Amino acid sequence: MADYGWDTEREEAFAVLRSDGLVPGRVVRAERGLCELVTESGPVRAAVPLSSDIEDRLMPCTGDWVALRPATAADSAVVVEVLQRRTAVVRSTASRTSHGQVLAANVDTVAVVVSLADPIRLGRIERILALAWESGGTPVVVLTKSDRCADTGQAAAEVAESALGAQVLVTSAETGEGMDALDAALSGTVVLLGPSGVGKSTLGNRLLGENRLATGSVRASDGKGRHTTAWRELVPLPHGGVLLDTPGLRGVGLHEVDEGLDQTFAEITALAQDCRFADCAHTVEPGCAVLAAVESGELTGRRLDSYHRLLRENAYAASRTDARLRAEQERPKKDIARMRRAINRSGKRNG
Ligand SMILES: Nc1nc2c(ncn2[C@@H]2O[C@H](COP(=O)(O)OP(=O)(O)OP(=O)(O)O)[C@@H](O)[C@H]2O)c(=O)[nH]1
Ligand SMILES: [Zn+2]
Repeated sequence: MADYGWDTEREEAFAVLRSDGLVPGRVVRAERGLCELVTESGPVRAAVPLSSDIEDRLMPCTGDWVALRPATAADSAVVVEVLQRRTAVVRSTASRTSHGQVLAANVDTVAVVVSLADPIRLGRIERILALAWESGGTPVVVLTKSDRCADTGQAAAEVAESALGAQVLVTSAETGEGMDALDAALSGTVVLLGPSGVGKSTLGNRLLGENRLATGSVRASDGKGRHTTAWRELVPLPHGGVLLDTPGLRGVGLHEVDEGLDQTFAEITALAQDCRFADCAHTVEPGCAVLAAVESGELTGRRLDSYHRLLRENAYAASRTDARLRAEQERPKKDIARMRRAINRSGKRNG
């Protein structure tokens, strides 16, 4: 359990539940109504009672610690409670509801995986970094496939400017470059985020020292398409810690990442302190320190544009959440109004 991150703080918080006969477990895989867990007494499959009034984000997900009622002769094991998450990687879902979807819970290191074999898209890196910072874990940018890039130094420098405060590592699973540095940079529960095909599973296998995760090159031979990682899974690493393999993030939507954006664009946040207006939007305002920094070349226009774009995206996601909350709050009022109208109408008809 210590390998999986169970510590004295968690044990102390669990004391009451333990005295109720519950045991802790960590979710390795979660499906609807069912979880695979690791516990003190080995792997366990447990039922998760489904309830329509529980928000998705409160359902157990990979990486969660839960309180478990152990199996008896008559009943199978049941997840009773999801323990409070220390960190969580949350994205907005494309579904009708605007609840966030928890991709990974209790992560310590969030590796943002970027392929050097493709043209670098800084805006995309900044978007995933906002999500990574917001999670509460420590972001690390891992550049993969350095064997496929002519000037890795230049590429790494370009990325570093978009990844303030995060370590940027250059790696290749092909040549082994950067693998020791990677081992050192990743600690605790590690999650690899990045679009499909950037080399997450290949990296994971290098870290695990075995070919446990299905990679594109393996799957290419069986012709099952390029979206190779089918589910989220938690695997212990040989040097301590655990790895959480996630399906490729094709459309990663931002979900309430205000703080994550502040950290991703830390230099803009700092400059904004000197804007004349406290609510300066850094677009046309007089006395704007951010615009002045662009003017003087201290800040790139690209960086500010990216910041504005991600802010808008985040605000749009928030407005969807607000709209849903308003709709839920107003429903009783609307029902009452409808009832009154119905009563009035029937009153008129009868009168
Ligand atoms: N040249 C080179 N190819 C690599 C490297 N790492 C991974 N690849 C190849 O890139 C392809 C995709 O790698 P995967 O590890 O499957 O990528 P993934 O990010 O896990 O993809 P999903 O599971 O779809 O999310 C495979 O064909 C790998 O063999 C590398 O360092 N150098
Ligand atoms: Zn400003």
